[in-house]
Amino acid sequence: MDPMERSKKAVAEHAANFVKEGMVVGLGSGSTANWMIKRLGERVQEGLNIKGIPSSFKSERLAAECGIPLTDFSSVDKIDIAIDGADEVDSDLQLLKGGGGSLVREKIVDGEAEQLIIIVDETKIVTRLGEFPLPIEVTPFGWELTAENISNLGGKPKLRHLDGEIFVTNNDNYILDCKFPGIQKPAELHASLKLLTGVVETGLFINMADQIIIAKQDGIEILTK
Ligand SMILES: O=C(CO)[C@H](O)[C@H](O)COP(=O)(O)O
Repeated sequence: MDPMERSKKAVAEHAANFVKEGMVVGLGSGSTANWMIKRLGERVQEGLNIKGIPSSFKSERLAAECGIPLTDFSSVDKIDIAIDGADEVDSDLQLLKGGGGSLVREKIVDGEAEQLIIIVDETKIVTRLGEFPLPIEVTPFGWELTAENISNLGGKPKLRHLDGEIFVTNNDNYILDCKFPGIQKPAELHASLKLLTGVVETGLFINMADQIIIAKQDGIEILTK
């Protein structure tokens, strides 16, 4: 296993220890969250009783393969803990997410959790968000107009493609990956973007994370709100 994967696995397994008997667990998405789902699957096989709410079709499939019992918002009204990855984290614990295209479901699940733990490797820690193009989920209808409106706010939107086709989210929407020249005020940018009619959600997760678990070369560092 390469060192990066080993780091992701280490933080994911550390975070999985925060899950306790009887909890409803928000299952994040992405390669780091996948390690956490696998570890929880092992703990379930060892007798841990939990229920998971996945934040993407991929996480749902993996969790089912790992034997984690799943539930949804028609059966539960609170999530005890959510564990998720991120594309960037700043020193105020603000997050940029959506590299995998699951930002809407992630925001719903992560936002409902009493405790949100983010697991990343140290390359994701930044002084200012925005080096990674900000994913924004938009309605397919009129996406060109929405892109123009995002440009007027200073972004450079690019319609996401995968394997030569337009990328379609789990909610049948499109993603615009938007390069902003350094996001100075994430909360304000998020609020401005949300006022655009075609914007479904942005990848800025403001004041949501309670704890960041960072994989470093020499061990694990934890940032707490
Ligand atoms: O926001 C996400 C998906 O929408 C992921 O959490 C984010 O892209 C991090 O993924 P990885 O752990 O593979 O780097």
